[in-house]
Amino acid sequence: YVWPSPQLDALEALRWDQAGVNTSSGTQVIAGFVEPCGAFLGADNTGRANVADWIRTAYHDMATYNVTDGTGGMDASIRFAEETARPEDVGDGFANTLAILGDTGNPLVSIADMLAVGAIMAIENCGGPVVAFRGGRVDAVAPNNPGVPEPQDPLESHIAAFARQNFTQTEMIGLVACGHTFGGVQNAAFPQIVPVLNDPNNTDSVSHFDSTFTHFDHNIATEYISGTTQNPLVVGLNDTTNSDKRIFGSDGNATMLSFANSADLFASTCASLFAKMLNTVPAGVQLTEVINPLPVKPDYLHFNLGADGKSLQFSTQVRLWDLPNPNSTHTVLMLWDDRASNSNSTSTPTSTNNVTLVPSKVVTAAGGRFTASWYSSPLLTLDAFRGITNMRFLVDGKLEDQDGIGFAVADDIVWSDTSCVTSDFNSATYAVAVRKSLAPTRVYLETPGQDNISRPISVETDLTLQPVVANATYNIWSVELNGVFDSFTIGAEVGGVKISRQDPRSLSSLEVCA
Ligand code: HEM
Repeated sequence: YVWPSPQLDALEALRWDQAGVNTSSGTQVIAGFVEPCGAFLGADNTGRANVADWIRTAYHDMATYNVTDGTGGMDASIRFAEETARPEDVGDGFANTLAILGDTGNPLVSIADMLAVGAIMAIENCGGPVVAFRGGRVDAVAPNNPGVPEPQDPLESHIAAFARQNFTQTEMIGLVACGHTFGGVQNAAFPQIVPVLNDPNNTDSVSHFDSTFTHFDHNIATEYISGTTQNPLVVGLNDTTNSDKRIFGSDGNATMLSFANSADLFASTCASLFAKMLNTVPAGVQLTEVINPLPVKPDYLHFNLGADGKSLQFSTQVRLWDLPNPNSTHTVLMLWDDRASNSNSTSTPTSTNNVTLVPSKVVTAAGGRFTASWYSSPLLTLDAFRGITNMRFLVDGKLEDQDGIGFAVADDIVWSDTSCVTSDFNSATYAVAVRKSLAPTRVYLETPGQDNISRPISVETDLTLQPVVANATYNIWSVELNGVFDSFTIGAEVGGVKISRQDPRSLSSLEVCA
């Protein structure tokens, strides 16, 4: 996709900006919760792992899908108490998952998208394959019909349940094996399957599906085929609840044998099946394209209009994906156009304004498979009238301009230096500068919130237009807030359309008022 695009930028950051980065869109950085892979809500030796809860939660959210009428699927309906009270959704893993993934931090990102990215982070950071991610899931407004398979159900019922979810019998075997490479069965949820283990290294008494329950690997299949498995749904004392045994054996073990014989086949099959599971959404929901990392992504654009209204301070960072030799310093030049440069993106780069960016950090994603090298600009002082309209980058001499389009920069709604906080840090004036050419009907501060069914929304606080000198480039809108410690981004309504700018400010980031 072409940058900027508010929703895709936020989803891309959520998906790809991991360890060592705070996403600029405010979306949570999830990877830290599955690092190390045995992490579980800050407690040790429980026998449990966030990775297992997150993957099971995604499956249970999806498993209500009905291919015939298009209801159910990945829509975060698992957050409704009515669903988690059902016997098919026993256990505290769903509540644990939602405590971390239920707050998206950005109204453009649904809880269902967070559940999908959570499952992907768990898989990718803990030995599994890269799973293609599409965004755009829509959060359900009410619980879905029941439909998650249970261990005591007969094989025919499992085949029928997966068919309703749009998975064939072979896909059922695969998806159950792919899921059950993580985690296990807990005593508290299934006392009839797992006894109290009295093990100080497994205080929640979890009987694991394979010997590596915090990691993705094909041990679920090798141990099953070799007959050494301890999987409680295969070798459980009560055969009625041995659902993995019936499912794995339902094609004469052909699928499980192929997985045992090839770790690669298992990984590639799971990559497809997990993606299919996560992309199973209610009819009418249109998912985005697969969100791959942008090779060059500007981020953290930061603006301040000077108190005199004449100078515009600007800085930016740029993320360069998977550079060769990421740890050596690369030459990164930012070129930009303004309202006075008689240039467009096809003009020779040297004819425009330019500045050298400095390396700030190199981080990794997807369990160390990729690197992201961040470079930042100094704080530039621009002429407010000329502003900045478009950026391009020269990376080791190679022009990066999104195939000639450049990276469009909006300097029309920015923070004003007349924003300030009182010396007792109790009251702040938030002032926003809007180019006179824009003429919005409303300008407001945005802060993340939730509606009454916990969907992410943006809470808006209106600003008032202030008088400015006649020849000013920007109008100023402002509001004074007492005792409010939230972090705000800026929004405006122009011709009935809402636009938002990242670049958050909070009381603690403002200058003390003169
Ligand atoms: C017939 C289908 C299935 C049955 C009967 C079944 C049954 C179970 C049971 C009884 C548990 C124990 C839960 C607990 O003690 O909290 C469990 C755990 C788990 N299931 Fe399944 N499952 C099925 C399919 C799947 C699928 C398709 C996936 C994912 C792709 C999956 C992923 C998981 C994971 C990751 C856990 C571990 C949770 C933890 O350790 O906290 N399951 N499953």
